[in-house]
Amino acid sequence: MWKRVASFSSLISSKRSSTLNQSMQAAYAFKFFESFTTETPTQGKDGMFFKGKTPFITFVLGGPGSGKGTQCEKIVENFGFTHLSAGDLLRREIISNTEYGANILDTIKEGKIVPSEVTVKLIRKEMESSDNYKFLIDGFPRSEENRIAFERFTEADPDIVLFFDCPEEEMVKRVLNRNQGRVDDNIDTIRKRLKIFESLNLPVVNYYSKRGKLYTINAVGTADEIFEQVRPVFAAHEVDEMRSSRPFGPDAVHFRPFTLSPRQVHFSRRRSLFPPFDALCLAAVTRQALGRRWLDLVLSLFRWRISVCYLVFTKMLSMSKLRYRIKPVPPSVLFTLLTDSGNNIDRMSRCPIQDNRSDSSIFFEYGWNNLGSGSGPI
Ligand SMILES: Nc1ncnc2c1ncn2[C@@H]1O[C@H](COP(=O)(O)OP(=O)(O)O)[C@@H](O)[C@H]1O
Ligand SMILES: Nc1ccn([C@@H]2O[C@H](COP(=O)(O)OP(=O)(O)O)[C@@H](O)[C@H]2O)c(=O)n1
Repeated sequence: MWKRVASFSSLISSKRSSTLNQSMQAAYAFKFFESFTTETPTQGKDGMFFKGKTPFITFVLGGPGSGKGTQCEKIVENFGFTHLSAGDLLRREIISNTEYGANILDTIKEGKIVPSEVTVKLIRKEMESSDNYKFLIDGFPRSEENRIAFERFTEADPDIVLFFDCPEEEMVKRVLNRNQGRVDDNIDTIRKRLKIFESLNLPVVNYYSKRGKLYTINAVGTADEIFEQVRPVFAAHEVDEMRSSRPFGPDAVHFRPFTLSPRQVHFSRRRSLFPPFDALCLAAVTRQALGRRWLDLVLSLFRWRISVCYLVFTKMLSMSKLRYRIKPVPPSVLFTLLTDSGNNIDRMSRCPIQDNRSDSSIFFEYGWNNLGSGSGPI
């Protein structure tokens, strides 16, 4: 995570840009605006832009001083996101003395928006070099132009859009008290930034609202109180993600590809083959319980899903008054259960919200450790 550090300030507020002569300024300006427009957008394909990862993207919107950065820190701590602040990335360009640094500095001083291609390129670079797949993109998109450029250059869409709604006077007060020595945290620039925010933010908010992705947070209160509004948004998505990566269950085929890792997508694709086999699977398990040894072979062919059915049915039958002769679970079945779906079962046993569907309650009841130690449901 890029920190908003006061050490930026001396460099940011330096007069470096004023030392550039007029012609150099013009050349820089030309390069600054032209270089990106001629670039061919990189395709956002798996294995290229995201190295095969499916990103989970959150845009964090809100006026200057609405508390975006403060809440992002809490989201990172609690939900393991990587925080990319557009403003911080731009300020880093200034202190790194890159060829566009001076132009970025001038734009920020004026409270204006840096050309989208510059910001998107910086964000994309950070995403590409990250090992994480969950990103909080803070202070972006600030305009429709920002939004469109992101779509064009990354071919990615946000999963969640948070909007911190804060009254203007509260924002002014907070920015003036921020005390990080930023060149734009003065009353004149704040007023300009607020004007620009008011005129450009609404279309972006409306766009995501129409698509059902917008979560508006009342940004008045203590940071902890505000986070209590933010937490459920991510908690709900986390559970959703766990459910969508479940290795079985009635809604197993309704997976959401953008929340799944390639391994999970692989599971999901395989999963879609399973419903037609369910009846066969259950019949096979029942007959196995009745003593048809040849069905052991069928069981081992269908791997973990049939293994789970086997475990459930043998447990049910052993508890029933019919007293069928129950065979022990074949080693091949236990092996596939332990190795193939281990990760998913482990994730479910850590799920904070109890799921009332029967398949996962089996694992809440017996737990992965019990299965692993051989003292589970059998
Ligand atoms: N809920 C809050 N109440 C009071 N001050 C806050 C609150 N949240 C953040 N701040 C303070 O307001 C200033 C701006 O917050 P920050 O997170 O940097 O906003 P943004 O990233 O939206 O510009 C910081 O000094 C921060 O400590
Ligand atoms: N998407 C963005 C984000 C920030 N910026 C610039 O960076 C400045 C600081 O943005 P920031 O997000 O760090 O600051 P706050 O608005 O959160 O206080 C903005 O006023 C813009 O000049 C931009 O041009 N485009």
